[in-house]
Amino acid sequence: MLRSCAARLRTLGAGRGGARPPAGNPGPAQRWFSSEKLSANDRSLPNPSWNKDLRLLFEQFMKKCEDGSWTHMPSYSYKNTLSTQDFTTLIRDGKLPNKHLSQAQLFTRSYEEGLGFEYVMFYNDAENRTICFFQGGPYLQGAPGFLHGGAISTMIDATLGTSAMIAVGIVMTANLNITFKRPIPLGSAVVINSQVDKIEGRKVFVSCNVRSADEKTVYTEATSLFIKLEPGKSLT
Ligand SMILES: CCCCCCCCCC(=O)SCCNC(=O)CCNC(=O)[C@H](O)C(C)(C)COP(=O)(O)OP(=O)(O)OC[C@H]1O[C@@H](n2cnc3c(N)ncnc32)[C@H](O)[C@@H]1OP(=O)(O)O
Repeated sequence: MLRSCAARLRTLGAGRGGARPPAGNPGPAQRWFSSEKLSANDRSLPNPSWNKDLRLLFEQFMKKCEDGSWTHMPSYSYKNTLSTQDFTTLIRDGKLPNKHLSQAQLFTRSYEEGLGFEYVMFYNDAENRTICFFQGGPYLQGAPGFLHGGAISTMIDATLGTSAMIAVGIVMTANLNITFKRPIPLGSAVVINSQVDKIEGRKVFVSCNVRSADEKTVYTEATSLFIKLEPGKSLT
């Protein structure tokens, strides 16, 4: 099942408003999500720290991958992987701190198993939706017993950014507006349901809500604007 979902990633096209890359010329989203040789290091697969809800949600959506409606997204810490090269090649910025890039890891994958961000994302091509199942570990505490708002914001940014990136290619967050409605208990599994609302030129408008695993409690809501990066334009 895992293999069939990974194979589908290679055929993943752009979403609403975006063009599918020509055959044999994978777009940035495909390259970020489909590196077969790294699959042994895939951090989006269940590990012993995952609670029952997170496992159940993962299994439910892996089943949905079987008919092609949903796609499982592998996820890596991507130290020295193609995605970093893609980004630096795209922006051609001589001022980037290259010595730090050699040690760089994706923030949300930089904690040891179970201590920080445990999550998995799935993408629905037809509906332009990305769903993230997230369990925040003990190092992400804010108020005692609850997740830090910055940790919630990070996962929202990552989920919305993934939605935007699948739609148009490499993007950066221009703004992120978050309403915290209820605190999220540390260690609980939550569902971040995001969608691309509108694409205007390089601007991608996305939104999401964060709910409990049983979907009964709405913890957080957010809207965001992502900007597709212009090839060759310096960021600094
Ligand atoms: C597999 C892993 C997936 C992981 C996903 C990770 C997601 C995480 C993403 C991030 O956290 S990125 C880090 C936080 N963001 C930044 O550091 C971005 C800092 N800002 C910038 O670098 C630039 O402002 C930016 C690249 C966003 C835009 O600069 P540009 O020079 O390319 O845009 P430009 O100024 O040409 O504006 C293009 C359009 O966007 C509009 N725009 C730009 N920034 C805006 C803004 N902040 N609010 C509203 N509109 C904005 C701008 O008005 C204009 O509209 P029009 O085309 O209609 O004229």
